[in-house]
Amino acid sequence: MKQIEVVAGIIINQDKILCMKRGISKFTYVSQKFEFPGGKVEDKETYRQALAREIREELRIEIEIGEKLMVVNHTYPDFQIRMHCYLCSSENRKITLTEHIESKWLYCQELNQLDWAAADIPAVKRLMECKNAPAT
Ligand SMILES: Nc1nc2c([nH]c(=O)n2[C@@H]2O[C@H](COP(=O)(O)OP(=O)(O)OP(=O)(O)O)[C@@H](O)[C@H]2O)c(=O)[nH]1
Repeated sequence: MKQIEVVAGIIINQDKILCMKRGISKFTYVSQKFEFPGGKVEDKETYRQALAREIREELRIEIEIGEKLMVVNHTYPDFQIRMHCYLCSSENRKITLTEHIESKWLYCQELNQLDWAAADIPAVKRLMECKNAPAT
């Protein structure tokens, strides 16, 4: 089965995390699901270079890439992904949607309100363990 290396950015601005909704895809199990921005690593790129490039392409912003949160291995019906998830920060929330159909900034405790791609569930669960509760 095809194996792909993916990088994903968990972009945080003032305690809120950027969540992106994918458009319609030929693979129904990822079609219109929420995900973290990012994409496939290209030849001769480091994971961090790939992430900075994907974020520039998808959101038209520069981010600060921090520590790696986790690596998720997931098998979909047609391919396997190894997804390297990085905690990132952005100075503002002024993103431009170039590929996705929707974006949301949510507090970590709110992340389970969305319909996530299956590969993202372990990262979402880890993020939901955060301590800083939002001011409600
Ligand atoms: N970027 C991203 N992709 C994810 C996540 N979760 C997840 O299952 N994926 C899957 O990993 C794959 C990443 O491919 P992509 O389509 O985003 O990457 P890309 O922009 O380089 O693709 P392309 O240039 O082939 O269109 C997709 O099949 C996507 O559904 C996630 O949180 N972020």
